[in-house]
Amino acid sequence: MIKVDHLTKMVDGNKKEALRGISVQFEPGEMIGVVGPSGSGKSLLLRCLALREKWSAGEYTWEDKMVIRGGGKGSQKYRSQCAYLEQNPSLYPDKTALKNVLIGQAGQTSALRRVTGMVRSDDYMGAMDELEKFGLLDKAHVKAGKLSGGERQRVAICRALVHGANFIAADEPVVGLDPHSAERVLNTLRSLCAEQGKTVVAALPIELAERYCTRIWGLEEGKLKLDVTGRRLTAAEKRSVDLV
Ligand SMILES: Nc1ncnc2c1ncn2[C@@H]1O[C@H](COP(=O)(O)OP(=O)(O)OP(=O)(O)O)[C@@H](O)[C@H]1O
Repeated sequence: MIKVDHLTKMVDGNKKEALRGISVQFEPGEMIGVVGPSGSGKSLLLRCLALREKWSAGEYTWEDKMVIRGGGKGSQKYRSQCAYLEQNPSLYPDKTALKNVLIGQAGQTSALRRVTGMVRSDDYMGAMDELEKFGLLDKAHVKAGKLSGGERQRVAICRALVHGANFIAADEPVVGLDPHSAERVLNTLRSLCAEQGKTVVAALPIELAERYCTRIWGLEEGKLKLDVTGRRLTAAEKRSVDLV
């Protein structure tokens, strides 16, 4: 079980409480959609859960391990198990999809490895296996700058998995994608949860959260106002997070 206890995040030089005492529990294997109006705190919540942002206060526990106690950012040991997927994944455009998967995300890989591209042969096999699973084998040697938005997003997911992520926070991962590519990315994320027991928390438009997620969280002004199983939300539920 993953437990979030009174997560608080202050911004603007500690003047504004952007996340206000969020407490919630979830299990590996869940795919959680986060909905809420612009500015409600979705990105900050995802970044805090993926240990990319310092918590101002709160406790974070994975199974019985205390990851954050009384605020902070958590250690690198835990951070490396979390991936944060952005709207536009930051891939190296001049390197191939395979190289991007292998060398990892900027800030998570050593400079030597990034510059030299040095990899072990078992890393290579692992990366090719992941690319194949996500229908990207024929793109392995194509430069990332030449891939479509959906392909880039799936390369970023492969990269996260190859580097050991069990928890994936995805910030509007299908924005700007055509419906077919969006469906492919969301099905990929869903199968990671259902088949491999990974945990995904994704900021999504309400109709996609209803369709793909096993659970939906609704945020309003930094508070968790809604926590229901994945299904069509009622008008009252949508109103509770200011989405009608
Ligand atoms: N680094 C920061 N400095 C100051 N204020 C911030 C910072 N990051 C976020 N905020 C504020 O915190 C609130 C929540 O921001 P956040 O980006 O999490 O919202 P969001 O729900 O993801 O919005 P959107 O749907 O528009 O992306 C907003 O009022 C935002 O202005």
